[in-house]
Amino acid sequence: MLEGLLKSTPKLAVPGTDGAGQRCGLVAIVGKPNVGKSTLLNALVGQKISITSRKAQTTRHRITGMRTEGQTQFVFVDTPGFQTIHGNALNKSLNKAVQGAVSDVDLVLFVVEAGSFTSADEKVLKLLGDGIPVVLVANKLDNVKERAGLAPWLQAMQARARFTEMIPLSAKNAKDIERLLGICEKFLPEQAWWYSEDELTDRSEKFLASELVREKLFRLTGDELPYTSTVVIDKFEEEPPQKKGQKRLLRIAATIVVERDGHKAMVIGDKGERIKRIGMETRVELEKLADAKVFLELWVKVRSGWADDEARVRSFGYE
Ligand SMILES: Nc1nc2c(ncn2[C@@H]2O[C@H](COP(=O)(O)OP(=O)(O)OP(=O)(O)O)[C@@H](O)[C@H]2O)c(=O)[nH]1
Repeated sequence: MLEGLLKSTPKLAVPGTDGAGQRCGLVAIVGKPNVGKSTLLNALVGQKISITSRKAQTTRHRITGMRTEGQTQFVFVDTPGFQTIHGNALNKSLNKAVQGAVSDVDLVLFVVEAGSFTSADEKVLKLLGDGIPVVLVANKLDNVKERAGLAPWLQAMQARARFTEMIPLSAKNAKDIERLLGICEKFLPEQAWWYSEDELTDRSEKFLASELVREKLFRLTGDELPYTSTVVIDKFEEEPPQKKGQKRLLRIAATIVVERDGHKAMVIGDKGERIKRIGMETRVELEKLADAKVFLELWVKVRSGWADDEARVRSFGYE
């Protein structure tokens, strides 16, 4: 299931660069809910929007953001499954997929709240295999009143797992983020960048919107829906903020294209419940990622056999 959510576009070196002196690699950010992963990711990426173009898909990961700093390109990836670690849905096969996803990155940032380690943290830690460097990021340092108590806690953490480094910080502190980037850099292999420096474009928000709908679609329909179902963005308009302090508005209309009437009913759900939830979850996540207000209209259409029709596939942007 998870594999189907992810594209298998090979990584390509940026044309015209021989990559001399460059570093590039994948960094996964994992941790139980609410420890500050998104805050950390946004700070690390340093951009409001944290996804790139279609090319930015690897076989096992969804790229959530990247940062090119000096000679180094950090590619931050989402590890499917970690987000749902507290959900009941975390079954064995999902567990395996998660482990697979983490096993081929260059570095894992394991985020916890400084001074705390609960059974939920433990569960995430257990999913991390051996062989990949894991940096313990002890976040929300600003919340720790008794700094002296942190040393024994760090010692206890080191005894728990062999962390390559342990970094107490606050994701909200720009200097801490610089320091963390400097530490991550050492773990990325010397190789040519996969993406150009200016890869992030407006188009990527549109792409992100379709990927999010797609992700929610498959997550909420389970194994019932064939992968040939796809999402087409019919409208993507951006309006600037009306007043100071307000966010810009993204007006999006998207169509979920399925192959059969039965699939359409499946996507719509009982009294439209499922499609409502797909739309709601997409909107909430997109608002967070794009730092914008989002209006999202979702439609479902039956387009029988489209997967076999090359021209049509092209018109959906799957060239
Ligand atoms: N005080 C403090 N709060 C932080 C820090 N980093 C994140 N937070 C807050 O912690 C809360 C959770 O942050 P998120 O970034 O949404 O956490 P997450 O791990 O992505 O959460 P999930 O999406 O549930 O997995 C938010 O209210 C953040 O503002 C920090 O360094 N210091």
